[in-house]
Amino acid sequence: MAGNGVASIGECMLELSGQAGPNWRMGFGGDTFNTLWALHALSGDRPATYVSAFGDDPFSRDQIDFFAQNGIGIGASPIIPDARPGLYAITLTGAERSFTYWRGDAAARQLASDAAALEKSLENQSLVYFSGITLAILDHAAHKTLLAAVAKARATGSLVAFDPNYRPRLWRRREEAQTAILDALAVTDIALPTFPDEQMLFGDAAPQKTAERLGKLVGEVVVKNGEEPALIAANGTLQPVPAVHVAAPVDTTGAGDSFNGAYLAARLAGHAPTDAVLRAHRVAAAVVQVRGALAPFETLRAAFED
Ligand SMILES: Nc1ncnc2c1ncn2[C@@H]1O[C@H](COP(=O)(O)OP(=O)(O)O)[C@@H](O)[C@H]1O
Ligand SMILES: O=C(O)C(=O)C[C@H](O)[C@H](O)COP(=O)(O)O
Repeated sequence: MAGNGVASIGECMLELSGQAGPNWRMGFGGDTFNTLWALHALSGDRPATYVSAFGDDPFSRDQIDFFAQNGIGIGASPIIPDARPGLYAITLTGAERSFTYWRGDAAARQLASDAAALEKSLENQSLVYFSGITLAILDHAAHKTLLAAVAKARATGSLVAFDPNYRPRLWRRREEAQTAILDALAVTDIALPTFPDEQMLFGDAAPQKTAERLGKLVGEVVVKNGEEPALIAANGTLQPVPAVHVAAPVDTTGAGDSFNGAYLAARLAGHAPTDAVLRAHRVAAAVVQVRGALAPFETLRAAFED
């Protein structure tokens, strides 16, 4: 029997943002964590679990404390001796942001090293979420372990949601990403892709093509496309839902992740897909108006409500 919880699987990194030099600010971020952050803010009565692998250094401990202070647990995620978290820094050139990563040996790469622990973390979850970045940081054997654990949770009644989130620099070959992502879609109930990623990975000419292609593989699909309408593909029909107009976006990092968290919170609360997309657009519009991927819970909640 699936329980009441929400679980997200992946890598949360240390994030350096702000000014270069002595004024760097350290925070935490990563696509699957950003999504769980919003999902937890918007469905707070459900236990929230971030499923990963952690080091035993002070930074990993800070990360786990930060999660706990915000009501997010780590389930049975392994703590790996001598491992440490990945790191990324955000550099601004004018308003243009770029990311530098140090993540090749991050603890999270071992999140599927203990299959039993992974399965345990996915017990009693009403929803299990992961992404193409989760796949990109794992080797082929770990993909199999991960997808088997997700399929097992699904077989006991968990809903599975997945964002392909294609990041070319995390993959050796595009074909490997295509195969891994198609394998993930085969165990997915709700797919939440972004059109430009799908265009890069599968050559889709337009968002409609992405929605049609994925609509044949997954029962419920929402294709995001920045400030353009999102497209819902469900029951053989396509429906566009316009985004909220934001006059001057400050920082679009985490917009898609927060959209996903809000959409899933709304669906779990029983809202229909169209209503869930309207809420998700409002939440994402609020997130593009704050710096960083993680907006305060109150900001997310105010945007989510009618
Ligand atoms: N410039 C913008 N104005 C208003 N909403 C935006 C803007 N950019 C993104 N969003 C919101 O964030 C969602 C996800 O954005 P998108 O850029 O497609 O994803 P990602 O952040 O994954 O690249 C959009 O569907 C929309 O709701
Ligand atoms: O590389 C990773 O693991 C990351 O998570 C980087 C970013 O935090 C997200 O990819 C942001 O996602 P968007 O919502 O598309 O802006």
